[in-house]
Amino acid sequence: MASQVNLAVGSLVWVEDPEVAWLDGDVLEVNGEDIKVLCTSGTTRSVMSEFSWERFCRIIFGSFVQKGISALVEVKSSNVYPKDPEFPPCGVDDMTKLAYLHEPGLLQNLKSRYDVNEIYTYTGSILIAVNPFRRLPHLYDNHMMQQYKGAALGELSPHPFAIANSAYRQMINESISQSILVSGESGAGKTESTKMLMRYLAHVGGRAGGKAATGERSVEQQVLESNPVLEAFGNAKTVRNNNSSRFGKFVEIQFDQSWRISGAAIRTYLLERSRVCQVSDPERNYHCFYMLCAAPTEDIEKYKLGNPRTFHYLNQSNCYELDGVDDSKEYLSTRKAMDVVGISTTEQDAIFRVVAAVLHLGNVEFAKGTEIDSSEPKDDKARFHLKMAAELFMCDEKALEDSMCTRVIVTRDETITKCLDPDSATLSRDALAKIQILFKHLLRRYRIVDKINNSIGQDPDSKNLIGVLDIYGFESFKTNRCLTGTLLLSSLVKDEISSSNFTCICWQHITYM
Ligand SMILES: Nc1ncnc2c1ncn2[C@@H]1O[C@H](COP(=O)(O)OP(=O)(O)OP(=O)(O)O)[C@@H](O)[C@H]1O
Repeated sequence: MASQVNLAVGSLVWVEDPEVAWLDGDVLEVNGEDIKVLCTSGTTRSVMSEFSWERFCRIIFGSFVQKGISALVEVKSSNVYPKDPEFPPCGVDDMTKLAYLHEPGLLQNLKSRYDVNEIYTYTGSILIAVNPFRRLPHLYDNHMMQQYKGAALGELSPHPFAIANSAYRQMINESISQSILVSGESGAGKTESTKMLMRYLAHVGGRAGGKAATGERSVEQQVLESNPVLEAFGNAKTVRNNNSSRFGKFVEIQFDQSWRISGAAIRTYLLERSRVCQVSDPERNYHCFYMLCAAPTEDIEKYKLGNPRTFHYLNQSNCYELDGVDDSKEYLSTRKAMDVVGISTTEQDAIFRVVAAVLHLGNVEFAKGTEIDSSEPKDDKARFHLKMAAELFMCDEKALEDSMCTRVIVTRDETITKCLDPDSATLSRDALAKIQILFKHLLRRYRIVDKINNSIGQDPDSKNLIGVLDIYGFESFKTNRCLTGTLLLSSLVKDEISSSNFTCICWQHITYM
């Protein structure tokens, strides 16, 4: 809701617009709650108007009204936000310097800065990054890292290096581990920002024992090298990002007593399970499925795979290929990356067997069985895929069929086996596929993440660490807005209180659900 302001003729205000989010304009008339605003551009409709916008335009502007020309709109005063007449053309580097902290004000600031190639802006100790969608190498070179070394937060332009530097300094000064949270919508640039943070920490923390000097790979390099393995099983194409991480990642950089990097670990969580069985245009399922379908012939024969268009879990979407990506090459490089992190060929085969089995499982369709409310594989095709899935899972075919077509209920006195109808059997099949592909099985049973961590090297004696949490990107703007809003607010309030001399304020911890 807009803040309550005293509006007078001539006041500068922001009005919400369905197409361009916010339009600025001058108040022309104030009539109690109703006001008229002359907006400088856009196609804003009168919020209060009963008659159509087209008619309204004809009345006010004759036939000349079109996008880009001033428009008069009628709105309730509670629906407009004040605009700062003294807002600097290039914006401000910290949102807390703005005269008004509301959505149009924040967006105007970000846009003004983006227009002059400033993609980073502070809000107190929070850094807001706007994805530039183009490489800006000058922002991230060694010279830049050197500049931020030792500089206090806010002394230089907003930058991820400043955040990493602040975490590093705070860890040293207070001997307390630190965390950096990276959050945003899918495609916002979280993974890129995480890489910048790690690069800086590797720069200032240089690995203990001078490994970098002896030509060994830095922690940052090793963490990045493990990416292809995690991405194969946990990344997919979404509407906004061709290589979207569909799981959360916590990268832990461990430090020794001289504050040099002594190890690192990756923890993964919250894989998006539903994608395994449900995918819609123009998205794709997890990369590993398409890679395996494009594997060399001997692997394709081994796993009885073929064209991805023939598998139900993949053909719900018409998107099979990614621009500039060759899945057959990706398959080979994933295998190579698995070698590098110490996953043996036998383990790799077992992992890809599960991936192939899940594809076959998805093609097992069910029809009504002979008993009431029972089900069975629909036809020979369904039986073939069931047989293949069982072979690849290395389990008994009948047991696999029963696990989908029946439900076992265990009571105190007896065990009851209940038949499931075709719809329920299909749901069981999908649940099984999700569990199999879920990291529980692939990443835990085959300990992919453990292997990666062993290969990077962990320091069990490390007392201090800096954790970088890359929170999973949601497509729901509302959800992210809520989460980000809560974080911004709590951080600002905390900053304010800690920088003041309030001694009488009692904090009560609230757990956010
Ligand atoms: N700082 C940056 N400089 C240049 N390009 C960037 C930057 N940040 C993001 N990009 C571009 O945007 C793309 C998407 O960014 P990224 O993969 O980091 O998003 P994400 O927030 O991790 O998305 P998801 O949650 O879907 O995994 C990158 O592949 C890159 O092309």
